[in-house]
Amino acid sequence: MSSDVIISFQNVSKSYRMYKKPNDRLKQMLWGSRKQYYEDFWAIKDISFDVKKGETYGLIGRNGSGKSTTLQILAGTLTPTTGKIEIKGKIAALLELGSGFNPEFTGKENVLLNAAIWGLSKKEIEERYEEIVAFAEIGDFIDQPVKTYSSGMYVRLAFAVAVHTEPDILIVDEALSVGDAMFQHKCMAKIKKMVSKGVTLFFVSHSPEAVRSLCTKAIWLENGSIRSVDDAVKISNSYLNEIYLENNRIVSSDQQSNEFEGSAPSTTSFIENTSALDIDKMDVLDVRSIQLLNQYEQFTESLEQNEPFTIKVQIYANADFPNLSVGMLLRDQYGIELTGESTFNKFQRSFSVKKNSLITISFKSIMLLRGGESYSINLRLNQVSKWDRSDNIHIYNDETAYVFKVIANLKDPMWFKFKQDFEVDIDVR
Ligand SMILES: Nc1ncnc2c1ncn2[C@@H]1O[C@H](COP(=O)(O)OP(=O)(O)OP(=O)(O)O)[C@@H](O)[C@H]1O
Repeated sequence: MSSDVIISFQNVSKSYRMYKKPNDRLKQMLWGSRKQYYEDFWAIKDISFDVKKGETYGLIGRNGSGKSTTLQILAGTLTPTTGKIEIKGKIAALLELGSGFNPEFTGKENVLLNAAIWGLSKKEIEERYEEIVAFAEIGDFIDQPVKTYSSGMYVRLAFAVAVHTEPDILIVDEALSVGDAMFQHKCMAKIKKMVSKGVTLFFVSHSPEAVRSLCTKAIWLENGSIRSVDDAVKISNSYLNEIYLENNRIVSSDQQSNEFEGSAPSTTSFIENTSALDIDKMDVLDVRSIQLLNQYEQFTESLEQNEPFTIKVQIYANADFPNLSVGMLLRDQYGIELTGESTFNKFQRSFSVKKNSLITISFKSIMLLRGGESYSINLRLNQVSKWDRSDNIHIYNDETAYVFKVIANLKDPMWFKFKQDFEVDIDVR
């Protein structure tokens, strides 16, 4: 394989023996040399693709299309029937629950054991243990046997270990959906950070939105074969389109083309990315709280669709601070940046604060996002004065400063991510 290819699948297939009757299995054992009592079922057939270092691939497809099989073969937990796989680098796989941890051991024992299996030295394990435990946030359960864990606690710890082993390739499947909303948001942010540092990602999901958010390329599996490999936005749009068409949710016949092109979610938001935070300035500004208020100005963790709300941020200045901008981004549970606002963006200028002042910023709007899902608020503080943001300095970034739910309104279901009010005219002549 060429030097920049890190994962190579060459004509990989996996078959299982399917017996029509239970005792055919026994017959096969006894008289199999004379007659075949099973049929081959191909879970995946002739799968070939190459992934280059640093690429992010999503695997998408219906139930039973072969996603888990492909992933397990990639992770080395399943051997293919035919074909060849080549992998360069260290893999960390977060696959289905139940794999990896010994249920009788405590969380701590499992962390130490797993980290050693992942190839970390004793010193590295000692250095990272606290970080892993802090990321997992399972409290005193770390000293309890893993068999006493809820599935959410289990996946928290498994994810924390996997991402702290510094893999070259990270394989993640839907196991993450077991975690609660707060943890999912945290995981998505962590995965994005790893990807930005050059980790190769292989991500499986039923959700095209999640794939689009995390991956640049995608493989669409259908009945065990590759239907197409392309840009993640294209594939997820085609896939979504097909599902919508099947579910008869698209009314207009002229929308029934096989592909409807969409534009990639913007990766450059008005609040520039936060690669370099200025640590010293973070001491000056103390973010005291971020709260979500409902239409009655009460604190809340859930909003109704179409409900007026306020995001209230309080910051204390320990010293004079010039040219401040406070911004927030709303992300969905897959990490897609949906919308946002900043004081600099709104007023086209920053503001300065005096020592010992308490700054309260309120972002007020109406909740137009789809119910039944959770969202997170990413809070960012910047120091900036020039209109073109050329002197912009990032001083604070909390990826998941607040997580909240929007309650679905069954009387007013939404097919789309957010509701836009349209004036509609009908003219019949
Ligand atoms: N151990 C097995 N024995 C027999 N058939 C299997 C086995 N494992 C998987 N299969 C079959 O192989 C096909 C592909 O399964 P796979 O789990 O890879 O699909 P998937 O795309 O991950 O599905 P899902 O989205 O439901 O998780 C399915 O038809 C499944 O029934």
